[in-house]
Amino acid sequence: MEAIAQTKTTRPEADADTDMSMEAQEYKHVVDKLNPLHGAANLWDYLPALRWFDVFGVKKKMLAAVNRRNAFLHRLIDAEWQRMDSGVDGGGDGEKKSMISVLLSLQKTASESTKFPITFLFHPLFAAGTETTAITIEWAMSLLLNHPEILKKAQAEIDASVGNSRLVTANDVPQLSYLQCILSETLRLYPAAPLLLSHESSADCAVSSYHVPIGTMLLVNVVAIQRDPMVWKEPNEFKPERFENGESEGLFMIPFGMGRRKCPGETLAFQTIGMVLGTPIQCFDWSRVDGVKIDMTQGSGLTNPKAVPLEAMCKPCEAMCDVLQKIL
Ligand code: HEM
Repeated sequence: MEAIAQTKTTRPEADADTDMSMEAQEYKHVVDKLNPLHGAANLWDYLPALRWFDVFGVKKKMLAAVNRRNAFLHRLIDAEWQRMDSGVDGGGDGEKKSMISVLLSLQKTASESTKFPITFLFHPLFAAGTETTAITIEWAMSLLLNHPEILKKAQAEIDASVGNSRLVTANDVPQLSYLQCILSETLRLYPAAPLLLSHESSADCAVSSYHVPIGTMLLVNVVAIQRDPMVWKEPNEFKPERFENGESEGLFMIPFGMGRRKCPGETLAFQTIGMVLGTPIQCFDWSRVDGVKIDMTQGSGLTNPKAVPLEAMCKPCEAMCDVLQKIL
């Protein structure tokens, strides 16, 4: 959220229980309401007439969540306008602007004919960029806790490359090749969009030997593709090494989709996840609660959530205590 909008600086108080900013809590509430509705099978798909009667009140619930989301986004946009008007919108020496701040500056300087309504861009950025990233981090950490030897290897790589006198930064991530293999393997096993987004055929076409008429909803089963035993050796096993030295190059993986509508946030996602995952690996020794294996059951929803949220134990690594003390 910070990369998209400077949420923390708009209202700094956090809830002591959750350690989440007010904005993060508000957006999480919206996502928790909307995602199950987006991902659920709906009776309308089979009996379109039911659409008119809003059976089970699905439309009503969606509308309420969307209105709350839009109000939230407008508040962030207003806050960003105010920051810009008062001259504190970032972008000074070494200071980074948030995405929304860049978009608003563009909107300010664009000619009338090229002006766009900012919320139309802002909403997809938030929707596509936050939950997918958070869920991938949760799956990656769960996999690592169930494979302590891989976690140790990742920690050793960070120790060797970054050291113990500072935290991992986004600039370190491209050098952490084993960490990148862990991310690729996580996205192979647990892609955050297991059916991509639904697409609709804009013309009659043929896929393999199947005729697909215009207006057909198309879903791509990414999980089946990425666990295809004809392509991947031991497809259900977590083996980051399969991505080392370009060994899996050419094998088909599409966690970010492909073609014209491919995710534009892939590079940002790798950098953010690498940094957010790398920091706790660097700073803490992790273990499972009572040694019990992490439950890897997949829940339902558009973005492949875990059925049982991750819980784990950690204690600060001795070598990182000085750094941690400075930031606490
Ligand atoms: C692990 C992280 C992420 C995953 C797995 C992911 C995956 C995807 C997928 C599968 C799509 C749909 C592709 C299709 O239609 O076939 C998509 C679309 C999109 N993603 Fe991501 N994404 C991630 C992170 C991000 C981030 C960090 C951003 C930017 C802040 C972002 C922005 C977008 C946008 C704007 C679209 C819509 C593109 C369009 O419709 O043309 N994503 N993403």
